[in-house]
Amino acid sequence: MSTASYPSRVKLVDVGPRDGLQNEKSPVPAAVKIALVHRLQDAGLREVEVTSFVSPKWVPQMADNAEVMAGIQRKPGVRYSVLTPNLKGFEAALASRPDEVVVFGAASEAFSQKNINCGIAESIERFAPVTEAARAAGIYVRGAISCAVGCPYEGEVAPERVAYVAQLMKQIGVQHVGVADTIGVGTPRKVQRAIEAALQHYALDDVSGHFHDTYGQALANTLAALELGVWQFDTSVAGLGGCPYAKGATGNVATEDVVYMLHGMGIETGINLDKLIDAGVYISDFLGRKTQSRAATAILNKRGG
Ligand SMILES: CC(C)(COP(=O)([O-])OP(=O)([O-])OC[C@H]1O[C@@H](n2cnc3c(N)ncnc32)[C@H](O)[C@@H]1OP(=O)([O-])[O-])[C@@H](O)C(=O)NCCC(=O)NCCSC(=O)C[C@@](C)(O)CC(=O)[O-]
Repeated sequence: MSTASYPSRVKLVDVGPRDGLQNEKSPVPAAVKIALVHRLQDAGLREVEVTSFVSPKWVPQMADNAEVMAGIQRKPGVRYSVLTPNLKGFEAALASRPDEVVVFGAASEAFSQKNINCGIAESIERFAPVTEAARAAGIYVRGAISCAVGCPYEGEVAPERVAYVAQLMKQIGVQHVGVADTIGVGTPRKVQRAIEAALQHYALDDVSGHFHDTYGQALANTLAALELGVWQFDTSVAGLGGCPYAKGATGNVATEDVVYMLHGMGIETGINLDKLIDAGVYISDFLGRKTQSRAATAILNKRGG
């Protein structure tokens, strides 16, 4: 018999509009991104990661960041977050009034270099003024630790590397860290070790999980994180996504699959699964492909007949 006790409520951050769409080769119009955010908030999502203020040469799909942020009809109680890797990005984001900014580092030197064009130590030097300026402006600062279990360039990543980056982020005032399995190679025990490493420097309420589903492990990894008491997760509607600097990596765990699992376990999310599935259908239809969510597929098949 299981002895695990799980949180009674979980917060999901839908990263679909940002992480989900950043790697799309054909341009997705700002109006479609805005409509997706509206559908997600109408489905009950209380936080959406909307876009990133990064170089348009590196990630052309996010070049419409300000337009997308400006087009959103904000819903009270919903938080809108954006990625800001440096002060230039933060200053550009400020006019868009994000509730939260995300600085994104990595537990692997090689990935840090490929993703943000600097090593770990330099990345922290770039994040420090962002964190200071954001906090002075009353904006919450989240940190992402990519490649927390494995790296496309360095292979397996030791939990000590996660603890090291978490400590550096804590020292500069980053308020929350997300433990990210960027390429989805993690399995439950490894993911737990990575989270425990982050917990050496952050309280449980300030740590979240961000699991890609490349190897089909993301739902199991989510459950493993829940067992540790983690109650905040990044997920992506329809399982959209992939990282431009992690070849072959698929999207995050589908929000629909996580919601289906959590509701089945009696854990509240505040999300209406049917409306969420409709949001997934909307964006999947636009992209001309099927949803990656197994729960959505099953429910859509049932709806169909
Ligand atoms: C980080 C930089 C900007 C550094 O890029 P850099 O080349 O080191 O920056 P630089 O300061 O040398 O400047 C070079 C050029 O970039 C411009 N620039 C400089 N900064 C900005 C900015 N903020 N916004 C717009 N433009 C910028 C700057 O103005 C200059 O323009 P130029 O003079 O050549 O015309 C670059 O490497 C970059 O944009 N990388 C893309 C990173 C990215 O978006 N990766 C995907 C998101 S992370 C992710 O998906 C992982 C995550 C978070 O989901 C968790 C997980 O699963 O692991």
